[in-house]
Amino acid sequence: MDDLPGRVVILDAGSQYGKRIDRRIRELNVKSDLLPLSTPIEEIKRAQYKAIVISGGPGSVLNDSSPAIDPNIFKLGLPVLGICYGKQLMVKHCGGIVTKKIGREDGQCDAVVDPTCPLFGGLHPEQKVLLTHGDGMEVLPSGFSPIAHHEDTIVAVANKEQKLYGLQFHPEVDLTENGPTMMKNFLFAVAKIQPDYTMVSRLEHCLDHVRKIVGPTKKVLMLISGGIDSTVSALLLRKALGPERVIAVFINNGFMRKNEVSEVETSLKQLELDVKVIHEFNKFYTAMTSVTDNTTASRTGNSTGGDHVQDHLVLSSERRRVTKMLCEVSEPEEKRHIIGDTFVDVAQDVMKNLGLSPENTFLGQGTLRPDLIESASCIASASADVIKTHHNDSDLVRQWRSLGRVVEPLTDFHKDEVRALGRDLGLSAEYCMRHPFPGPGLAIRVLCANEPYIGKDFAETQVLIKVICNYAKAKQTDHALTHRVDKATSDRDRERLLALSREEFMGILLPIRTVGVQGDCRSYSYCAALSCNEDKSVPWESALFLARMITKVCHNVNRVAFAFGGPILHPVSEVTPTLLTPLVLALAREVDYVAHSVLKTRNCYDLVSQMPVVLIPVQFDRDPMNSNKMPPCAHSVVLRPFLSKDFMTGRAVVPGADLPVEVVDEMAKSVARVPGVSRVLYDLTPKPPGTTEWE
Ligand SMILES: Nc1ncnc2c1ncn2[C@@H]1O[C@H](COP(=O)(O)OP(=O)(O)OP(=O)(O)O)[C@@H](O)[C@H]1O
Ligand SMILES: O=c1[nH]c(=O)c2[nH+]cn([C@@H]3O[C@H](COP(=O)(O)O)[C@@H](O)[C@H]3O)c2[nH]1
Ligand SMILES: NC(=O)CC[C@H](N)C(=O)O
Ligand SMILES: [Mg+2]
Repeated sequence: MDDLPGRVVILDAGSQYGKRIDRRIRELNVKSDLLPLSTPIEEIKRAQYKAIVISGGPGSVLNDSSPAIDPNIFKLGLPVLGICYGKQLMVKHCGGIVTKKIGREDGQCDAVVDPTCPLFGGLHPEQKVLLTHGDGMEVLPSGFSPIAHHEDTIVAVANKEQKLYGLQFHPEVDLTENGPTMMKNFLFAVAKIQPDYTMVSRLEHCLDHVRKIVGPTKKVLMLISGGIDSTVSALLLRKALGPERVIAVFINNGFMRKNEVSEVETSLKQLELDVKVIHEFNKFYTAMTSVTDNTTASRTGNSTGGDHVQDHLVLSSERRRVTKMLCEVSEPEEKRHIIGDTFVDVAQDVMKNLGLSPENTFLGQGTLRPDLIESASCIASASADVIKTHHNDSDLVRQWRSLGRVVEPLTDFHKDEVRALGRDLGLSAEYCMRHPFPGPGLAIRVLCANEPYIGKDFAETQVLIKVICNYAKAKQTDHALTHRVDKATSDRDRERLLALSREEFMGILLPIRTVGVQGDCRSYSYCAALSCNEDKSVPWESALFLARMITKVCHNVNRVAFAFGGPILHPVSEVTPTLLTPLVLALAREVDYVAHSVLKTRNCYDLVSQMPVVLIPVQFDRDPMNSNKMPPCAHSVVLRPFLSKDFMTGRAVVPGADLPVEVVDEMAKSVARVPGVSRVLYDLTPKPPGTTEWE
């Protein structure tokens, strides 16, 4: 059944969510094929597709170098659903005008849809949708009419006669709550497709895949972490190949949480997975690798990370350089490249020590689709942006893959699908719902920095944040930057900002950068901190709203956190020099343990999907006027309780609504008592514009 041609073609413009579209369509018993945006129109005609979906992507239609589409695609007479960048292409080629917006929109928003439009049939007019874009529509193409609004902005358009539908929001992700109904309406009410596709059993499909790749005699060295992805992968391998051909290895890289190594060992033994534990802290700590000169975009090439890989180097024309040792590196992508390559290097050592010949041994990993998309693997998409290089998709892993030496049964899966497969394989609900923990572990949850990040835009952004937090006062004095806020926000936003001024929030910009994802692009931008009077309980809903306004107005801020401990009276212009040293890691381990212990003892573990606890190189409350001051030496801690099913999008846990306020307060107080901690913060940012992790 899977060999049948699809009924729908998804043209991929480099979206983070291309596979989600495919999945949504298949779940409705319609097969779809995910093809590059540049697929020739003749090919699309030849395959006799019944409808076209054009995905989002990191490009801008205002930029000539962005991925292009044959404009005739809109004249084929086929129903087309354009999503985000796909919608912008539709608007541009059908005669409308797209321009850059003054305010960005990233995160879940309220939309009002037209229920008389076939795309929204059966839906209530008020909908929660995910928007993540910086470009907007200035002029509607003729023949099109608006079918949804977010406040005063049109966020969906349609030319019903020609069956052309453009959505600025993303119906394929969970943050668009009724996305599945919209997709169903497009397929059945608009495109009139018959649901005739039956999904093959995913379990059988995975087992066949493993047998085909590994063959009848070879073995697999399976890298296992105790997380659900590698556990399910190991169980699949064992079922497909038999236990004697699967060697499970857990690598203690030194960035694990407190007690993690023994806990993982125990839980895997209970599943009768005989796991070998390899302790390699020193190797990781001092590891180096080679990266392309602009590290963040490294896609191919060789590595000097391993002693054994020289024979397999893929020579590259890109300029490469050798990194410093991991314990000396602060740039997050560089840390990731080193860690990813070192995992492979250690695996190679293990193979050698166990007498496993490289020709007859595969490397097994629990890689999921999001790991590949975020790392911009060409397996996942031809034009996605590198958000972050997951350790299991480093340069060395790519080389091994290209040599056909890697087996990864779950590369078509998202986390929620792996959990379902885990249940089918007999894993307990508790095991399946375990919070994910990234392979690079605490190494990426410590924000390293040697110096503050203060760009030319720092001072102005600092003032903008103050204007947003104290909008009523700024309005009175007619501050120049107030106009910027006015232009970037809606009438409703400004009403709420005026009302909020009474709550006396304070906002400052921190001289650090963190990674985010905005409009399908990587961002590495400022983080803002809010605070308010300690006497009253935190007005969380207002804080969340302010956080949204700050990222809407300030495109160079991708994250906002609330700082406990009363008003922040002094600006922060320095950082505590921070690298991955044993002392810093010990602090990160302790605060993670303290926060998670509260979550567990208060029986709240299942209320959140994941809770990174992050160390940032910021010491608050240092009076800048005090001339004989000591350099900063303390760190602050960010709690990031997060809700997500697929981990491609998600939102902050709302204290009082999703998690009891007392539990949040207790976590903050307990962590604040750990020596060396300046303040505790709570991340308010959805994904997008922030990622789940901070780095
Ligand atoms: N400490 C480790 N030792 C060996 N392999 C690891 C380790 N950490 C990660 N890996 C490998 O990297 C893969 C990706 O890690 P990832 O964290 O995404 O998955 P996971 O740990 O299996 O599940 P989860 O996402 O729930 O943490 C794993 O499936 C595993 O193959
Ligand atoms: O195995 C991993 N190796 C990595 O390099 C890595 N980076 C992020 N993560 C996990 O992936 C999910 C999405 O993370 P982000 O929103 O931060 O991108 C979250 O669950 C993260 O914890 C990783 N897992
Ligand atoms: N997610 C997307 O497709 C974003 C499209 C475009 N880059 C924008 O920001 O508007
Ligand atoms: Mg993990």
